[in-house]
This record gives sequence, C-alpha cells and structure tokens, in this order.
Amino acid sequence: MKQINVNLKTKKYDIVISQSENDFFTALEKAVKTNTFFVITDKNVEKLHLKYFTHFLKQKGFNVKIAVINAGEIGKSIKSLSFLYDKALEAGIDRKNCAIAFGGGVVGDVAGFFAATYMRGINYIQVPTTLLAMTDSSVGGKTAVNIKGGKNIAGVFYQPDLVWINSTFLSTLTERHIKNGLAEIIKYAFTFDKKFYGYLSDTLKNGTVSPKDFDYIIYQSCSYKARVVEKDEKEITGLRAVLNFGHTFAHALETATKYKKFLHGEAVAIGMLFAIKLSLELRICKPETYKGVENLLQKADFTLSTKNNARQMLSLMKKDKKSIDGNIKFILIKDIGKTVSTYVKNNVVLNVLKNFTGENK
Ligand SMILES: NC(=O)c1ccc[n+]([C@@H]2O[C@H](COP(=O)([O-])OP(=O)(O)OC[C@H]3O[C@@H](n4cnc5c(N)ncnc54)[C@H](O)[C@@H]3O)[C@@H](O)[C@H]2O)c1
Ligand SMILES: O=C(O)C(=O)C[C@@H](O)[C@H](O)[C@H](O)COP(=O)(O)O
Ligand SMILES: [Zn+2]
Repeated sequence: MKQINVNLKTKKYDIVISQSENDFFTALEKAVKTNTFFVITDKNVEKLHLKYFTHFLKQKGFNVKIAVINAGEIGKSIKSLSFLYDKALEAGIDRKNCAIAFGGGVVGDVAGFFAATYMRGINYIQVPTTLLAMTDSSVGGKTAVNIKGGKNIAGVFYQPDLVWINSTFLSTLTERHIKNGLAEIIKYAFTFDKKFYGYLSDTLKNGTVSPKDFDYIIYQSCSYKARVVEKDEKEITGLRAVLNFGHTFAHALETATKYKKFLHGEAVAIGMLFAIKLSLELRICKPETYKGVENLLQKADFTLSTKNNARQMLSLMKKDKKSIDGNIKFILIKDIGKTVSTYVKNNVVLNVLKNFTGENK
C-alpha cells in the first residue's frame, strides 16, 4: 500500500493506493462516519465491477443505495445531476450520508458536483476505475458538468474525503482508454519533472505502458497533483493552472467536435502539441524542447493532427475559464519540466491555429 496525504488549509484527506479492500475499509472508517453510502456509477462500470464493489460494502454491514448515469462524456450533464438529486432524495439519502464516485472521470466530476450541492453538501469519496481518473480527476476537487457551449462550464471546487485507487480495476479497460490516461500522465512530465519525462520515455513500449508500472505511475502522478493543489487549491495564484497545460486547445476541440471524435486525453495530447508550437513561435522554448515534447507524444502513438476551423477554435478558446476579456491565457513550456503562463494575442493564436489545423496549406 502507498498513501499520499493531501493537506489543504481547510481540509485533509488521503489517497490510498492499494489492491486490498481492508486498506480501503481502514481508511474509510477514519474518513467518514456513516452507515449509508450512495454509490454513483455509469452503465459500463455497473456491468463490470459494481457487484464486487457493493458486495463487500454490504458485507461490512453498510446500507448501499445505487444510481447509474450514462457512460461517457454524454453523462457529464445537468440532466445527470438532476437525475442524481431525485434518486438520492427518493432513496432517503440525508446530510450525514456519503456519496461514492465509482467510475471514470465523468462519474467523478458529476458525483463530486452532486455531493457539493445535494442538501448544500455531503461527504464523498472517489473510487476511480480508469487510468485517467486514477492519475488526475479523482484528486483535487474540480467537479463539473458540460453545457452546450462548452466543457466543464458549470462546476465547483469540492474536495473528496478519501480517494481509493485500486489498479486491478484497470484490467477491463480498453487500450484506447489506457492511452487516454497516458496523456495526462505525460502532462506531469512536461510541466513538472524532466526525470519523470526520462522515465516515461524509457517505459513506453509500443505506445503503452505495462500494467506492472501502473502503481508507480499512479503514485507519481497523484503526488504531483496533490502538491500543486495544496499550494493553490482554487487556481487563484496560477500554480494550479499549470495542470491545464494543453487544455485550452483540448476543451475547444472537444466542444467543436461535440465529444464524438476525441476522448479527453486524446484532445489533451493534441492540445499539448499546439501549446508547444505556440511556445516555439513565441521563442519561449528552443527547437530541442519542441522536439522533446513531440517525441514523447509520438512514442505514445497519439494522433497529433486535426483539421478544424481556426476561427471557431479561437472563439471557443476565448470562452476558456482562464481567458479574461477575450484574451486567451496559455500554459507554455520553457523547457521540459518548466512552464510559463501568459496571455497570447489573438492574431498570434489564430496564425498558429491556421498552420496547426491545416487551414494555411
Ligand atoms: N476533475 C478533474 O480534475 C479532471 C481531470 C482530468 C479529466 N477530467 C474529466 O474526466 C473525464 C474523462 O475521464 P475518463 O477518461 O475516465 O472518462 P469516462 O469516465 O468517460 O470513462 C471512460 C470510459 O471507460 C469506461 N470505464 C470506466 N472504468 C472502466 C473499467 N475499469 N473498465 C472498463 N471500462 C471502464 C466508462 O464507462 C467510459 O465508457 C472528462 O470529462 C474530463 O474532463 C476531470
Ligand atoms: O485539476 C486541474 O486543475 C486540472 O486542470 C486537471 C485537468 O486535467 C482537468 O481536465 C480539469 O478538469 C480541467 O479543468 P478546467 O478548469 O479547465 O475545466
Ligand atoms: Zn484534463
């Protein structure tokens, strides 16, 4: 078992990385005091893992109520939230009970938002089942749903009371979704740690990593994220915004393609290449650094090009949460492991966009 403590000014919680249910129960007893859990999952995770998960909760004598939302980005909606409020009330969930987000990042983000707002806030626990959720979304308390005009537009910061990461859930995850998680993992290397970049370059084989490396990668990723969130929980000082590297472009791309073409991590991979192109264009990084970023993304075998309307992408990026008065803020790379946050003029962004999306060819 490995444990990471997240020490925020107003709250402390643990990330327990362990394949043992006993470790989970020990941590659970410490984290929350209730006999009733409201388990929120999606239709795929329900089929694959819900029976196992609820079985051992019931064996411990807990009351378990269940709510299942649609799988995938379509489930990250106000409709799902509304469904959860009704379901919880019907099931008699009260303020002292605890929600459990049992699934990928979509379930985690929606369940977190639900927990933050149901009866003005109840406890919740994250039990992530995808590599992306284990290395990024289950930690740090960003919760959200999408609206028609944009990704994660409605949400709150609301920290979980415990995160239990059991990498055995990954045995049923498709290769595409493993790779999806790799994008956010690679993001930590580009933004925080040259050594981790070296480790990933050596470890990535045939575009993926071996399951034997999961626990180490999960531990490293959660550590980077926990340390940043501790210093800037609500993205006020700008430190946390580094975790948004590649996301200004990625969220616009996901919105423009209506969540049908790219998974979040796939969009982030292309977004990171766009950001490094912008870094090179602005002479913030050297050509070697650009090459270093491109090489690792290629090693992970991501699709790195996309044909999109540059003006539409620009207008979507202006709606990013980091944008102010129509000025778009980017997290750029100076060197592997070193970032700079800066507003970039719209005409510069548009020009790089036109080259990137093939409009200038
Ligand atoms: N809050 C944050 O800090 C944060 C960070 C990164 C990403 N996100 C959000 O997370 C979402 C992406 O998360 P995701 O990639 O986990 O997507 P997801 O939750 O849609 O899960 C991906 C797919 O895998 C299935 N699945 C889940 N666990 C499985 C398992 N063990 N075996 C087989 N299938 C399984 C799901 O049903 C779904 O179809 C995006 O909405 C993104 O914006 C949030
Ligand atoms: O935790 C963060 O902070 C992140 O930015 C992590 C991102 O990987 C994640 O996709 C996040 O949901 C993006 O947040 P947003 O504020 O750009 O919606
Ligand atoms: Zn992300």
